[in-house]
Amino acid sequence: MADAIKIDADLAAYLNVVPKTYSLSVFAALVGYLIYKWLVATDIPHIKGLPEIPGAIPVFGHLLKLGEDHATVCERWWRQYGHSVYQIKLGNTRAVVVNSFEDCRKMLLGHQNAIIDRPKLYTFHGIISSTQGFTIGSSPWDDSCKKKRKAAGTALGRPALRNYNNMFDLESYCIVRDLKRDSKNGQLELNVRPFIQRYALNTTLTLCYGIRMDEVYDELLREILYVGSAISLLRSASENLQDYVPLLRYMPNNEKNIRSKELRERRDAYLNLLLDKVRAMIKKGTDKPCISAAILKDEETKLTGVEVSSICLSLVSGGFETIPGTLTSAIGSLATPEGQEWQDRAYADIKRFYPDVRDAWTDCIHEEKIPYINAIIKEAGRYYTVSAMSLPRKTVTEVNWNGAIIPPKTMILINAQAGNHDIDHFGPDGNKFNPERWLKSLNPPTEKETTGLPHLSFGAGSRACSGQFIASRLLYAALVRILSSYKIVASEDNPPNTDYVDYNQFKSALVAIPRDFKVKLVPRDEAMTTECLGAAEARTKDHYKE
Ligand code: HEM
Repeated sequence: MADAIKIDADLAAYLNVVPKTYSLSVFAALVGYLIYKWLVATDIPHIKGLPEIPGAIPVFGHLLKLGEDHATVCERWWRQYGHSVYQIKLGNTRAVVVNSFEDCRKMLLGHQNAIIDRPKLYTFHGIISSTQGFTIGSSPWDDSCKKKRKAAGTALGRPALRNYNNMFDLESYCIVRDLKRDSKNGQLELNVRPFIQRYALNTTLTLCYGIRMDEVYDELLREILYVGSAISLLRSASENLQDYVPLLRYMPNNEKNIRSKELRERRDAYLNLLLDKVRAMIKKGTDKPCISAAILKDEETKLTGVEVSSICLSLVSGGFETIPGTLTSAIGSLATPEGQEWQDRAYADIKRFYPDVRDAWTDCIHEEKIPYINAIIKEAGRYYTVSAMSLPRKTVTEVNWNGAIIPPKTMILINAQAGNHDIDHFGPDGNKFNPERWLKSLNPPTEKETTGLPHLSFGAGSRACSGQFIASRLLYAALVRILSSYKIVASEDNPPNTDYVDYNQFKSALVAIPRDFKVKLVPRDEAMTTECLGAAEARTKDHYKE
């Protein structure tokens, strides 16, 4: 009997405990599941019908697998998994990556209204841009962005270029003048990039502020270039995990935030200094026609002060790394042993159009008619895709991608580097630098008619690069003047790296920065170069003097 009572008591105790333990484990499992769901959640849920790259991990998604060089890893995933368009997770952000040339074209042009927006990122938009507004290339699509894009389009469009002939003349003259001086007319090898950086930066500073700097190593010029490049590093996904993993923002002594604030202050300091210089010039009556003087003098612009800062910031930052990256790397390829033949043909083509080189010097600032030079420019743009992942886009409405519905507010990443080297589009030598792919005949050089989009380096459609015409003109004028003065030969000790991925020393930056290399400049016709320089000096000596 006593035994029966004990058994009943045990059973009762057991029945009492089991539900408690059971409900605790169910509760723990539920909490665990919810935490897991939270750690793997993304702003946009999985897009049905669009392949997702395997191997995403909680919190980081694919970020760690992407490493530093997103364009190259995404290109490899395209070939490895056989899908040119797929979805990935950048921490808590779902993104659609587009790789092949045809798919990039279809996304950029076929869905241009749907992908007109740009995403906002915590570090760049929240911290760095909090004082001067967003650049156009990082502004979400709204009325203010529309106005800024229109104003930049007017300042940089084809018809406006003729207003800048003096500037093209002066700045491209300064490149050859200083290359000649610093190389001791070809006796010393040198790095051409600093000369081209000054070229690009002076151009946009002149447009925005009517200000230029004559010295290649001017302190303010170097400060603008340094800060701009450092900010470009902070815009890329691989450098800024905190943009996609919000928990990282709350780390004590957050170095990214400290660095971003420091750079923001340095940038504010030089932008204010530039505006103060314009104010002082207006007071003295020595200001030059430029975007900021127009607004400071309260001319009819329909733009606010913040919008003007944003336009100036966009123009200054739009050109100072893209042009040097493209032109320096093109010079690197032309300087190689294989490039000597391309240079000879380019020189012959300059002479075909301008038997007198003095005419080439005066005409190259207002027309681009030498086919071989145009071919080099197109190839440099394609092969050295300086903005490898372009600038990110965001959908404003649904995109129906072969039946898969990409919802509004989804990040779209155009892998311009992958598309620009797509062998299905550019042929089996798509991963080689070859200017002649753009020519239909070599004798004499005749350009192929490219209807539509030649390459992806300027983007395309609703948010395509506003500076592409001025960029081509700058590349053209500099190449005609340099190639007509010198034969460029790569240094044996410091040769250029001409691999389309490895030429870039900072793969995580938004815009490539080529590795340093040196070249030797062999004068072609010393007397003629001296004459062209003298004539250019006489024409330009009064331009943009304070
Ligand atoms: C070789 C030189 C250049 C390259 C490779 C380049 C490349 C690009 C790319 C890839 C975009 C994004 C396009 C898209 O989303 O479809 C862009 C946008 C932009 N670029 Fe350029 N760019 C160059 C030169 C310039 C110059 C010289 C300026 C100005 C002086 C400039 C101003 C802009 C602006 C304002 C935008 C933003 C357009 C928008 O978001 O609406 N670019 N550029």
